[in-house]
Amino acid sequence: MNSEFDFIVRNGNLVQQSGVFKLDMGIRDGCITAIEPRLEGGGCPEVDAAGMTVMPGGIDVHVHLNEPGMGHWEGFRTGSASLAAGGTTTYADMPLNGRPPTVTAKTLHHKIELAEGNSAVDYALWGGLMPGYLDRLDELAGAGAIGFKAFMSSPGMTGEDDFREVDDQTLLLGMEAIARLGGILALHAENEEMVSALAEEARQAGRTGAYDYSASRPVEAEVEAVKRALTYAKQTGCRLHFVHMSSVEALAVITAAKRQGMDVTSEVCTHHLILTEDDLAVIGPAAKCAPPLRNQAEIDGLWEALVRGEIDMIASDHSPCPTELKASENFFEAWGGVSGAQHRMELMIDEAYLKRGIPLSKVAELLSGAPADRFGLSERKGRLAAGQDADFVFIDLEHSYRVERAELLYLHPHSPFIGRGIDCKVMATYCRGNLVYAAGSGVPEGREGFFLSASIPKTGEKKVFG
Ligand SMILES: NC(=O)NC(NC(N)=O)C(=O)[O-]
Ligand SMILES: [Zn+2]
Ligand SMILES: [Zn+2]
Repeated sequence: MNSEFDFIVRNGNLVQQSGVFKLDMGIRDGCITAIEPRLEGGGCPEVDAAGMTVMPGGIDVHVHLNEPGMGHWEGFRTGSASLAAGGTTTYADMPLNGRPPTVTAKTLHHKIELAEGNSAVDYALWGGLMPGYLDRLDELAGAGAIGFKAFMSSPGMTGEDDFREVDDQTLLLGMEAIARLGGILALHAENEEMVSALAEEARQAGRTGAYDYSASRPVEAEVEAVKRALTYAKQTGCRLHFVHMSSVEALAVITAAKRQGMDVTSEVCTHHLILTEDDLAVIGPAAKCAPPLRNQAEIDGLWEALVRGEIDMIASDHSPCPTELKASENFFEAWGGVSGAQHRMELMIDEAYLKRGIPLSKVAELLSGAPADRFGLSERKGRLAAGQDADFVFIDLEHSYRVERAELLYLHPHSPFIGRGIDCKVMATYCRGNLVYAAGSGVPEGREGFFLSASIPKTGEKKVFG
C-alpha cells in the first residue's frame, strides 16, 4: 500500500460552515489531512459514506458522569458510550455529582485516572468554584480544567463534602480570580432564595405535582441570577458562560450584555427546546430538571432566539441517576436532571433541520463549532477541515425510529425521550479516526478517549493543548 492516507471517507455529504458538500475526506494519524471532491486512493482502505450526512463530531460541554464516588449513578464507561452512540466525540464533565467534587488539582487528576482506558471519546474537565475553595482555582487551571463552574442555587446533593452553591461574596471573588487567570466561569443561574422559598411553600401546602414543581422555579429566578452575575462580571472582567438557559427573557438580558461588549455566552439544552411542562406531567420525573421545562410559548421564543443567533450552543446537561430516584409521585422529591447524552445530535437534527428548516451547517456550529471556539478546543476539534482531528459522524437522514429503553447505553436506562419518534439516526461515530460506535455493533470494548487539557490563557491569547 502506498498512500498518503490511512483511509479515505468517500462521497459523504460533509456538513461544513459554508454548507453541505459531497466530498472525500483523507484521514491520517487520526487527523483529517485532505478534503476534496475526489481524492486519489493509492490503495488505502476506503469507507463508503455515499448517502450519509457527515457531521463534525459533537462537542457536549455539559455532562455529569459522576465518578469518583458516584459511579453507581453513571460512570465514564457507560456515559461515554452513550455519548459516542449519540455522535459526540468530545465532552466536558462537570465538577459535581462525583464525590468528592472536582475542586482541587488532586481531584481533577483522580478523574483523569478513572477516565483513562474507560472513555470511548475525548474529554475535558470542568473545575468547580465553591465556598472555601477560592484558593484552589489557580491549581485547577494549572491541572488543565477547561473552565470553572458554579451554582447560584443548590445543586441538590446534601452530603457535607458535596458540591454546593456559591454565596455572592464567593461568586464575586471567584470571578476576580478567574478573570486574572483568563478563564471562563460557567453558571447555573437561578436565585436560590426565590426557588427554595417557593418550593417550601408548595411542599407545605401539599402541592407537589409537575406544574407545582415548574412554578416553584419561575423565569424571574433565572433572570435575577443572570443579571446579578453580569453585574459582577462587569466589575471583574470575568468571562461568563450561562448553562441551560430556559427563558427568552434571560437570553435577552445576555444578548443585551453582548451588545455592550461583554464576553458572555449562553447554552440551551435539548430538552428545553423540545419538551414542555405538559410533557413533564405526562412523562413524569424522568423529565424533571432545573431550571424546569416551561411552556410552548417559551419554547417557540427560544427557537426564535436560536434563529436570530442569540443562542451560542446546545448541550445535553446529561445528569443521570438510578431510576428509582425518578419514581417518586412527589416532583420535589425526585432527582432533578435529565439523561439526554445519547440523543442530543439526533434530536437537534430532527427538530432544527428536518422540522424547522434551520440549515445543517448552523446546527453543526451549535453542536460542535461554537463550543470548540468558546472553550479553546478549535485548533483540533469542532469542524470538518484539514488539520482537525478526524472526529465525524455518519447520519442517515432517511432512517426514522422510535427511542427505546433497551437501546439506551446509560447505566440506568431512563430518558424523557423514550417513545419519541426521531427522523434521523447516528449510524457511525469516529473519534480521531477510530470507529467508536456503529449502529448494529455498538461501542467497542477498547477505550482510547484522550484528556484534552486546556492551559487557560491570559485573556485574548489562544489556548494550547498539553
Ligand atoms: N446536580 C445536578 O446535576 N444538577 C443538574 N440538574 C438539572 N439540570 O436538573 C444541573 O445541571 O443543574
Ligand atoms: Zn445546572
Ligand atoms: Zn448540569
